[in-house]
Amino acid sequence: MPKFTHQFDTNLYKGSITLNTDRFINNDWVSPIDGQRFEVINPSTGKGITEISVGTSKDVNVAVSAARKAFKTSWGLNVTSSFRANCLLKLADIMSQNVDAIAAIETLDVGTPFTMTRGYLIPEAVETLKYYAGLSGKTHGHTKETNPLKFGYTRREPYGVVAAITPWNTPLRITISKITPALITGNTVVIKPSEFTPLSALLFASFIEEAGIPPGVINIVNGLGETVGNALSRHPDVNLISFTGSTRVGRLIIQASAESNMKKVFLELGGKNPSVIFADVEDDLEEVLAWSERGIFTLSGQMCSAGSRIFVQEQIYNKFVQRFTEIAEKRVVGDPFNAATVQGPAAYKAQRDRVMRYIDTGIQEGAKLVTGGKALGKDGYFIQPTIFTEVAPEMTLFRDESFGPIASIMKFKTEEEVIQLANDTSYGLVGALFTKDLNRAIRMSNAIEAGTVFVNCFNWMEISLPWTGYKQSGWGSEKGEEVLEYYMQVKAVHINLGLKVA
Ligand SMILES: NC(=O)C1=CN([C@@H]2O[C@H](COP(=O)(O)OP(=O)(O)OC[C@H]3O[C@@H](n4cnc5c(N)ncnc54)[C@H](OP(=O)(O)O)[C@@H]3O)[C@@H](O)[C@H]2O)C=CC1
Ligand SMILES: CCCCCC/C=C/C(=O)O
Repeated sequence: MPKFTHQFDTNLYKGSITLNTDRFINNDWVSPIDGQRFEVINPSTGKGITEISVGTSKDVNVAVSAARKAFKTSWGLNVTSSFRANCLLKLADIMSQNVDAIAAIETLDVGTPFTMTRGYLIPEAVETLKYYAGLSGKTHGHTKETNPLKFGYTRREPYGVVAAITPWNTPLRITISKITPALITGNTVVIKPSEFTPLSALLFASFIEEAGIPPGVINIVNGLGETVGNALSRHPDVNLISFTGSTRVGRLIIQASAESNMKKVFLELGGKNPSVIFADVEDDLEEVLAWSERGIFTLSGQMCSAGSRIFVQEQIYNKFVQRFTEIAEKRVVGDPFNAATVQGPAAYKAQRDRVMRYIDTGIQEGAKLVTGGKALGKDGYFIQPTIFTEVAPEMTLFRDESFGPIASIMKFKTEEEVIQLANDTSYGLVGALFTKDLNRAIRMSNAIEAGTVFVNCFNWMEISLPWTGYKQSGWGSEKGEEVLEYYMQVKAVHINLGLKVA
């Protein structure tokens, strides 16, 4: 059984972590049928960390059939809602006891500063488990007013097997936010982590049996999107796909569903998110700058919710650009296990190269590079926090999601003008606005075409509020109690109060 041990000896975390690197099916570690493996790279050094098993469609078949069997026997509606809740609470407890180790393995694999994985991302995953455990058994159908000879009611039932296909930016946090509502409503799951960041899911898998979760309820098949992801999307016995990733792959999944069993598809996709800053916040500009920094530079800009288009009203524009530049230049970029680091590397080499191409294209298309713009470090995939001004709507920087630490700052005069600019995008994930005028805050919140609007804050996440995309940012929702209904189908029951033919 292939295992790998990593010895951490950093200022922030010391310890030894051992992971099993195979597929996790039926609460067991099993080698892939075709026996292939691939290398996982540390983005801070460019060096290999370990090799993990790569699945194929044959492994997907085994995992889906394990999940189906569990759905029909040891999970689904065969157990009580309190049993499911207790399993998730126990899992949350075990994760809480191991939060340092999980954070360390994710930092090693993704490059996210340990202060962030340990301080926020993994604790949020734990809180998500507890939040949905608390909602177990609280979904319900309704009795319905019908004609006097009939009794009608609705009932909510799980779909069956849910496949969770996840990206690399906050791997375990997103995995947990997908599987937890699925599990609590009675579905079983097959997870396909990103090929670039598979390690935290493998550590997570090692807690599942101890939490008392029956075999087959949670299964993990690592591998490539075009093989494992595609096989899940086309599988006749997968009932629902919950996907987070690019709009390009989102389209492929919709197509695969249409060409197979028309499984339900929920998509959390990209964003080209506007942040609108009105001049009336001038007295509190430092707070607004701090929120704006969080909006775009957190996680090296590798966020679907990144505030990459910043619109500043003309009266305070010069001051904002000057101070934001100073802030960007002071950011400590480097070793994610250093306590002072606020920005690690891009998560993998091709992503670093992609962001660098966006910077080059910005310069070629005539935007003004104010600061940053360079790759840093000899071996790791670090990028300077980068600011452009003079970015016009026809430019690539205005349109494309770079998923990197690139802010475009633009000037505007009026509310009408900025609403048009903010909504001039095919995406609709997030918008932020800063103003002290309550009426304007409400008008703007209504006008911004996005599933989430942050007012006088940015990327201040909340498990209890739904996370959903307008336009090409997605279908369906994550977080909040609203999401439970996405993982359950409604059945209408008509009971004849007698046998009389109507
Ligand atoms: N809305 C939201 O909440 C969030 C959205 N995102 C979005 O995710 C994107 C970045 O993540 P990234 O991982 O690059 O996105 P991708 O779309 O490239 O990949 C996401 C997942 O899909 C898999 N995949 C790739 N091809 C296929 C396929 N043909 N069929 C099925 N699955 C496939 C990938 O596998 P593999 O990588 O192993 O090949 C990966 O597991 C950004 O656009 C970002 O906006 C990210 C975080 C949050
Ligand atoms: C300081 C909290 C920032 C949370 C970042 C998580 C967001 C991820 C995403 O939007 O993809």
